[in-house]
Amino acid sequence: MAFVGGVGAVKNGAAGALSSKCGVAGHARAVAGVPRVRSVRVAARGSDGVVAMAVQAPELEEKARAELKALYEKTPCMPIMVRLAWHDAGTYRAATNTGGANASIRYGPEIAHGANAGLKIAIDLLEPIKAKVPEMSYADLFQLASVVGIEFGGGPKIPFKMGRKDATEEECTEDGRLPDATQGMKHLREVFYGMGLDDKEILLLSGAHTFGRAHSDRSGFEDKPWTKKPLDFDNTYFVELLANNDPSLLRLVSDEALMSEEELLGLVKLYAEDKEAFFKDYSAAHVKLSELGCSL
Ligand code: HEM
Repeated sequence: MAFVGGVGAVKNGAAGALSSKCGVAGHARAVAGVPRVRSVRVAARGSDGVVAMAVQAPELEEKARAELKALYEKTPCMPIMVRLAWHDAGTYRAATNTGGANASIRYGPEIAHGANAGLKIAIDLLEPIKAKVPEMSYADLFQLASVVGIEFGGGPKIPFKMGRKDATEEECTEDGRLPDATQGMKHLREVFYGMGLDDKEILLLSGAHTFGRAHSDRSGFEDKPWTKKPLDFDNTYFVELLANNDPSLLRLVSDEALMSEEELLGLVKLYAEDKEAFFKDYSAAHVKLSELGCSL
């Protein structure tokens, strides 16, 4: 099989039977006509034994955001966080409503999938932050780490909602739901359509390869980035894809596939020319990806 290390092929019809639909963490109630207010209760017992404190979700989010920024200032690990969040969410299959952004990736059976090679590093980097915001689900933290990472790298400010529910270990998905980098549009469509995403979203989300690089000891691909500034989140992925003149940069078969059809090529050109258009459309696609399988 042409599969090189990390990213396996899709097994048709092998969707797991277990449901992992996300719900709202903490206390949230929707009353007709009244906006939904989310809060997460924290039992904070002082030395005098008094228990009385409620941490509102926005405060929790702010605290986690500050911790994530502090991490990125010390360790520029933003790209691997984006990959972690995507590999957690990208197991979603609409037909069975299984998988999705539920942090099942942190369990042994799922993190061991070939496609997830190296992502334990990202989870371990997030554990000290999780310990500081224990009321936040892992699923929210993984997705927040991604949006904060993109913003930290100069990318768009992506809207973020909290309330993802963590899966149990039994809800881990089977191997083979994530895309194979050695295949073209037919395969990418099978995988992304299964998540409920379309051609434009495949292309936009692939634009996240403006960030980071491949690691030969993880995916087996050459140790190369897609752009000259892999810690900057911008539209240069599309610029380099079109230019195709720098052998020090990476091009996977799945990246080249985005130029294999006229309509797709038109979008590559559009986003190469217009960073703001890319940021706007990327944000919407990213929100959709980050909420797969969740009712927020
Ligand atoms: C279209 C199908 C996709 C394929 C076949 C694919 C494949 C890959 C591969 C092989 C790597 C290298 C991993 C390594 O060696 O460390 C990688 C890295 C990465 N991918 Fe994708 N990917 C796809 C879509 C996406 C999407 C949808 C996102 C996010 C929205 C994404 C974000 C990233 C990031 C940020 C990295 C860099 C990670 C790092 O620097 O550690 N990818 N991808």
